[in-house]
Amino acid sequence: QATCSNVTAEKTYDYIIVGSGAGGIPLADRLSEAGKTVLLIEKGPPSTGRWGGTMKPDWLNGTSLTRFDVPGLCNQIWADPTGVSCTDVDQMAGCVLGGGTAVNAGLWWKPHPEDWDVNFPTGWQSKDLVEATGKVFGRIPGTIAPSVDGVRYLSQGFDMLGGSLKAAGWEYVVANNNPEKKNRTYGHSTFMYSGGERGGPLATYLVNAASRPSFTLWTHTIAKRVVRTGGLATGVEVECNGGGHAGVVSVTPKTGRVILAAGSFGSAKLLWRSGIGTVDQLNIVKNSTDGPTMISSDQWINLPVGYNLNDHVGTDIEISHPDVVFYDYYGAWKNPIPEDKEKYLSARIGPLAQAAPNIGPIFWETIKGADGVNRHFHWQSRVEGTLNTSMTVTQYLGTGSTSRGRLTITRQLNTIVSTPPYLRTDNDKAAVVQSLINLQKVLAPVQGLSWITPKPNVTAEQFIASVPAIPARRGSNHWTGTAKIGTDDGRTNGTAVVDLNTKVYGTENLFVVDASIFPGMITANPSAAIVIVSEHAAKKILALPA
Ligand SMILES: Cc1cc2nc3c(=O)[nH]c(=O)nc-3n(C[C@H](O)[C@H](O)[C@H](O)COP(=O)(O)OP(=O)(O)OC[C@H]3O[C@@H](n4cnc5c(N)ncnc54)[C@H](O)[C@@H]3O)c2cc1C
Repeated sequence: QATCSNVTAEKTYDYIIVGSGAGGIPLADRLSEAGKTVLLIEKGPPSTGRWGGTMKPDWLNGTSLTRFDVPGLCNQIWADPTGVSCTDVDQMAGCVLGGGTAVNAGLWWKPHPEDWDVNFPTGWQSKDLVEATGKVFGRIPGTIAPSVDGVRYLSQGFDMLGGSLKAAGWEYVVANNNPEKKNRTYGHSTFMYSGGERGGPLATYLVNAASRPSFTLWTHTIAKRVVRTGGLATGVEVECNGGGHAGVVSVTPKTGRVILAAGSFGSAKLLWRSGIGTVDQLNIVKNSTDGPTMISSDQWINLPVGYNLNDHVGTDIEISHPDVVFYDYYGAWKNPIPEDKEKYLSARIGPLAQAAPNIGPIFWETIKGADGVNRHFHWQSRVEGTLNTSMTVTQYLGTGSTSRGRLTITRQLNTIVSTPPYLRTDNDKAAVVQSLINLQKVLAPVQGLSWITPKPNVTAEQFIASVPAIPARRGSNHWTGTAKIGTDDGRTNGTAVVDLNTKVYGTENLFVVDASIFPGMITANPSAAIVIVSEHAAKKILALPA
């Protein structure tokens, strides 16, 4: 799709959605299902084979599969992100059709009730989200055995670590059958994979949307800004990105709506470029190449966009044990083991049907802080590290964390994490230390196990203090929070950017529906929760009077 088409003025849409990630795709389906005309705008190229994606290693030539389809190739994004990752962000994010749901490792979790009840406002509590959760997991149930023969390959790491947790009294759970059991429990990871391929929103919601004539998808098209008169959005200015569309595309006069679902970085950036945010950030945009077309300052809407930035606080530890067997998923890009390649291509079975780099077990603990707050820990193991017998286990601090950071924009119109959101409160730090001490106790009796990081002579306190609280060392790629949902209107000293219907304060028909609206971090990897939020938001938006 190398040609760039000019937008035709006559064609308008009831809904223009910007961004085809976890937030955008479900909306496209639900709004078109309701009989609305919907345009979904994605800046990147197609990803999975179903949508015409072409990026693949040689061994997939002649198949319909791309690098995005094969679970065992998901970590290639770290080896070669060219043409896949966003270039206007100082963190890793997927800028292809599907956004994060095209590039991620597919971990797929039914949220703990406290994820909603602790973090979200009225109308967004766990009881309110039962229906949306049912719809999401009805459509994308997830699996703990992604290889279609039901066999879990290379389970030595799981067996060693899971066995150690079991011996210490932790309970095995099938996590999505018991989402509330997140204290001293462990289990296999759940993945959104289906039929040995990526699956998820791209293989379900988007397929449904695309079957309707009322739905239009533009890839290779960058939304530059929302065109608005006061609080009324009339359309979106778009630019070609190696193909795609250019010009101003309009919403249906009087009733049309614009929904930003460009992710925690992309939606914040679009708000700023549309004159919505704090004055310091809007002045940066004003002084950039956007200056001449930016909405005049008397129409700026002052909202705390970019504040409340959040991510799981990640802390990596590394252990080794003689039973653990490394599988070279990175090597499988160029030279997959012939037998495994054959098994995958012919029947979608074997190690390549599993997420690289052999993820699991996942285990959970809840720790109450001196401030009375329950902090949820999600530990995610993978078989890789400095030795062939290593496992790296990342401790994520989620629900209950009280630290927040800030996203800002540069004159080159790149978004940057200017205040990292990690370990900014003493109670967060204390809980992270305690959770590590608890794991050290669990693993102390395990025969043959050695600690690589932290070294045995380093205390948990010393270790946690020694790891810088910066994205390069603590980052989890689970960015949320830059356009918080809430009742406290940010125009009048509140913290919220969108109201309980996800509508941007001070506007009549502009919405944000993606990870940006999350007020606080949740327990586990967030994509399923974002899809649930999108389902719930679709219902609320459709219920609004025209
Ligand atoms: C490497 C990696 C691994 C991850 N692993 C997991 C995992 O295993 N499980 C899990 O649950 N979560 C995982 N995550 C996180 C998860 O994928 C994200 O939290 C989620 O996708 C965010 O959803 P979103 O809708 O907010 O944004 P995104 O999914 O990022 O979607 C935003 C979309 O908007 C597009 N866009 C942005 N700006 C514009 C613009 N101006 N014009 C047009 N389009 C635009 C982007 O290209 C993108 O497609 C991972 C993330 C990464 C980066």
